[in-house]
Amino acid sequence: MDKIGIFGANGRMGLALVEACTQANDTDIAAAAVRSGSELLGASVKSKQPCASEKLLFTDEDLVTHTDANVLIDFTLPEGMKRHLQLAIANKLPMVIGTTGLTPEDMALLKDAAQHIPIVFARNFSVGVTLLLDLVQTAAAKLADEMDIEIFEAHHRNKIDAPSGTALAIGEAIAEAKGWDHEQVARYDRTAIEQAKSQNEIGYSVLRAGDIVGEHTAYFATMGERLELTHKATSRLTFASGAVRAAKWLRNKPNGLYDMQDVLGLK
Ligand SMILES: NC(=O)C1=CN([C@@H]2O[C@H](COP(=O)(O)OP(=O)(O)OC[C@H]3O[C@@H](n4cnc5c(N)ncnc54)[C@H](OP(=O)(O)O)[C@@H]3O)[C@@H](O)[C@H]2O)C=CC1
Ligand SMILES: O=C(O)C1=N[C@H](C(=O)O)C[C@H](O)C1
Repeated sequence: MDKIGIFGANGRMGLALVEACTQANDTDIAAAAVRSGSELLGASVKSKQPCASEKLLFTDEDLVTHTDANVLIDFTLPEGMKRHLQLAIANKLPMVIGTTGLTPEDMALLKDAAQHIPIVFARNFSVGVTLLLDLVQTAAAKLADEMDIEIFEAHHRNKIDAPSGTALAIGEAIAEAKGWDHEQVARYDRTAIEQAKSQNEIGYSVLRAGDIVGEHTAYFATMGERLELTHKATSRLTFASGAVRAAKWLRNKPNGLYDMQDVLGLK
């Protein structure tokens, strides 16, 4: 039986994870964890997520490893994720991580942590985006070099990192297929330069509005035609169900850093 400890359980994704765990077979929520000192400590999760069991209460995140959790899931912010990762390592618990906005230094920490515990890290846990990462690599490798490449993403007004983790994952996948260094070719801001788009450039654009769950398009364009590969998520339950699937897959795996392509057997 999977006994899942959810960090950031009161967040948008935390509450979606409670719903996904409740719907899944052979899955218990060992802890719905919130920050130490949160005013929600001891409150019923049902007050925030109607499908939760009456008995499930918000727990102090520092006590997660005192529960019978056998796998942890983190969708919080980078600072929280790094703290939670230390708890996972100290207690030798596998961890699924969906937090975005990580720096290269945070990524180095993750790689190091994966020598001690098994980790699935994905910037998007949907099946569609996992496949999209493959499709953009095929397009990038097969289309002529003169194709302009741009990535657009749209999210809800409360998202704080930009471009989204998924947009960056798409750009990195394209750069890898082209044999480019992503940081050399990424163009995040055009306001300061007055020049036409150059080749070997991946441009990013971002929209924040209302309650958009998550939309991503990779454009491959040349004179007279344009290919657009788009994914639209319409429910956070999509990401949450993917993360629960990853948690089930991860238990009993050797230490290492895995992604959603590993979970879905697409490698
Ligand atoms: N990989 C994927 O498929 C997806 C990834 N995401 C990513 O998941 C993350 C969370 O998104 P979302 O749920 O919308 O955000 P929310 O702001 O709704 O929730 C964030 C949660 O993290 C907690 N948190 C923040 N900072 C800390 C900290 N330092 N220590 C402990 N807990 C902390 C918050 O607690 P408090 O309320 O007390 O501040 C809250 O519970 C983002 O990085 C987002 O990009 C989102 C969707 C899909
Ligand atoms: O913050 C979100 O909401 C999302 N974040 C992830 C990202 O940064 O790519 C995934 C998804 O698009 C929703």
